[in-house]
Amino acid sequence: MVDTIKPSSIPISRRDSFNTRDTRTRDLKPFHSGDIKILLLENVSAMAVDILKKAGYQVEFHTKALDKDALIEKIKDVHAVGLRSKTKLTEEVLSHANKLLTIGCFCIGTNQVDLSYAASRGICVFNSPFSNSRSVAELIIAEVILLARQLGDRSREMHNGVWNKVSKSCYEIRGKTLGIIGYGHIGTQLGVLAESLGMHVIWYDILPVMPIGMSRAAASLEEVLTEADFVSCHVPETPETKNMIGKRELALMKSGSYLINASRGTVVDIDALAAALNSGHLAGAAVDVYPSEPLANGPGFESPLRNCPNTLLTPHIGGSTEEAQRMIGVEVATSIVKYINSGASVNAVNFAECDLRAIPSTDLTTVRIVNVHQNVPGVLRQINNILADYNVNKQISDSKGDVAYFMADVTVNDPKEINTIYEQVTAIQENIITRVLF
Ligand SMILES: NC(=O)C1=CN([C@@H]2O[C@H](COP(=O)(O)OP(=O)(O)OC[C@H]3O[C@@H](n4cnc5c(N)ncnc54)[C@H](O)[C@@H]3O)[C@@H](O)[C@H]2O)C=CC1
Ligand SMILES: O=C(O)C(=O)COP(=O)(O)O
Repeated sequence: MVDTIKPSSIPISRRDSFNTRDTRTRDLKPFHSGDIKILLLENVSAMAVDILKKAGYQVEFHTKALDKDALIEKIKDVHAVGLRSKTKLTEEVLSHANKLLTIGCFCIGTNQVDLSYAASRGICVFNSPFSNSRSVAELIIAEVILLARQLGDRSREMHNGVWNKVSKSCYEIRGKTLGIIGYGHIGTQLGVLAESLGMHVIWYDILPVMPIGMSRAAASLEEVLTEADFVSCHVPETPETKNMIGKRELALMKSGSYLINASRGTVVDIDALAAALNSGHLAGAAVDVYPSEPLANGPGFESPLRNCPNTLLTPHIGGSTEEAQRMIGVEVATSIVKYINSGASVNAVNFAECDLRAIPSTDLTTVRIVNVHQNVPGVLRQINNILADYNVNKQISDSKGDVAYFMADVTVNDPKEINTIYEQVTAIQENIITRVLF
């Protein structure tokens, strides 16, 4: 049995005043908001900081990612962590999280977090599934044109004082074929934008997805690679996508074609790409993500791609626009507040999604039991045996993999009963985390 939430770590202090509380100030929390500590890393939006501070929480804000040791030290004492793509929340780091309830990935990708280990510890992870999709799609369109016109090289030459007016191997993008690998939120947006500029679009995805506009699904990755003038990768980081574009795949691409990767650095074999560029087989590439990325801004970036011909290198800025960061900040911070305050796991990536209607502020006798447990037979029977003597107004339960999530609104007659319920549910062998919210 793992129990990371003890009454001492989240004080259930309001229970003593249960009968005397003023209905106008009723709060769905068994803790003082001011006791909740949030660690925000990687310069997440000020909108997020605002929402979390307005919720009354203590917010510690950092502009950079932390290295493993610093992270281990900080994570011991916080109830929520907010991060972007660089902070690695591995099993080792998370094993030091004594109070952690939730993790907010203020981005799309969640590969930087060990999602199943987090779930096994009762830590609910949220992300923002599409708030920066448009920003990435616009960047890719810009890169398609920049590559076709060799603008990166021309600009660099001019900055170095070299006038080099050429039209050889510079093209319009109208009528060219864009091949999209991973036709999800970003891939579909990109396809629409590319067609509006007169491109043909083909794509490959492991899921059967509806083609948008005039785009066409390819039967295989190889079909995209051999037919497209521009290939752009938009898959998540998974074991299957690791090095999915390597020496063989690059050789299959048309001579004089271009590769773009703004997905994850592990998707493309960087050495093989550098070789394809330097040999002239590829006419150019744009790369936004790398197998290893610096934790903070500054000099010292190294890559085999540096100084390859017609190669645009950007520091993982696909989703870095004011619009995207604001939307992400609001979405993820709101999910964190809802989860901490009311148990709602809607939009969670590693938990079953559950919610219950709000308890009216005039209702002083209903409390909410929120429980994460191992998904094995017999646990719901044990919980409902404990609740059998109470009026259960509403309950919901769902599971994802090895972990199940349960919420119930229960009427109690005496504040002392809250403690009894908490202790009995916590004592169930398969309990991971139990909270009583009121
Ligand atoms: N450079 C940047 O700043 C950003 C990078 N990203 C990256 O882009 C990725 C894609 O983002 P979205 O389009 O929002 O994700 P999404 O989940 O909407 O789409 C991904 C698509 O890839 C497909 N897919 C998965 N494995 C595949 C495989 N082996 N072969 C072919 N298709 C496969 C999925 O079925 C899905 O349709 C994210 O996972 C993230 O890593 C996302 C936002 C910003
Ligand atoms: O949303 C994503 O997955 C991204 O890659 C963007 O990452 P970032 O928030 O810029 O670190």
